Amino acid sequence: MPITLTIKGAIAEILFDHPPVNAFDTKGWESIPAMVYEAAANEDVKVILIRAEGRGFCGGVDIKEMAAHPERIAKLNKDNYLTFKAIRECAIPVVGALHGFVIGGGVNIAGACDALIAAEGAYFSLPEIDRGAMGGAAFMSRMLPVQMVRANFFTGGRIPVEDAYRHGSVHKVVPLENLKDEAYAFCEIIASKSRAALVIAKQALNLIEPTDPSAHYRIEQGFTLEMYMHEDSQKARDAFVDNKGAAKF
Ligand SMILES: C/C=C/C(=O)SCCNC(=O)CCNC(=O)[C@H](O)C(C)(C)COP(=O)(O)OP(=O)(O)OC[C@H]1O[C@@H](n2cnc3c(N)ncnc32)[C@H](O)[C@@H]1OP(=O)(O)O
Repeated sequence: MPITLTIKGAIAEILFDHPPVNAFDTKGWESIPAMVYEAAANEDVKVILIRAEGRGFCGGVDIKEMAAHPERIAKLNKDNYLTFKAIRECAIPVVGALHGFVIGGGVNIAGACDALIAAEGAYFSLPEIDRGAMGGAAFMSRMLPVQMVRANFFTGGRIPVEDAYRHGSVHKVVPLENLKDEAYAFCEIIASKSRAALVIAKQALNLIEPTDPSAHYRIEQGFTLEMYMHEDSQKARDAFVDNKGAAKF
């Protein structure tokens, strides 16, 4: 199973294990919100850990599916929106353990989390500019300052987690081989608290945020649809599938 939920006492683990790069198709994205809600509804669970096996945390959406089925964009958009919203609005804290690449939808998952532990060498990237899409700035902006987000958005480059750590959004950067243990150790601290206190704290923390990144992301998705209507969008996806890299227009 590419995406699984396992309850381990007070910690629920959502694991991405979908080779080669944890890029999820529409069915994959559709499955995530229900897992978040199921974990949060379990009164024994106090914290959710999202982590991954393989080369990287998440390669974003399955571009090959969207190249073959661009008409699925509205459904994909909706399930992406519901995924990030479910994580951010989850009744209990959600921790992300990041390694390797954290791309596109992976950035949004990380940005929706309450706390992040990362492996050395991991990086964030929003390559939408080269993929005929938009979106991701709302949740990346929850982690990083505006010019850093825009530089990444316009270039499709990489932001090392070490830079994010310096900006305070990544709690700890650890050697890759220690990532799982460190993430669980961090979750154990949260799991030692009163569940009622965690639930009340999460509500308070969400309500005092100056903006709602889920609503802003939904606005971004209107621009994804606008981009999808442009001929450059399909050209970009076809170029990726043909292994020609980023399309140049
Ligand atoms: C709302 C959300 C929006 C988004 O998520 S937009 C962003 C979409 N994602 C991307 O643009 C990521 C594109 N992929 C990459 O940049 C790289 O790949 C990685 C950094 C993820 C991994 O690099 P490496 O380890 O060198 O692997 P490799 O040889 O590039 O790829 C291995 C196989 O995986 C396929 N693949 C990679 N990414 C995707 C994807 N996102 N959707 C579908 N397939 C993908 C490739 O084509 C290839 O396949 P084959 O072995 O058959 O040649």
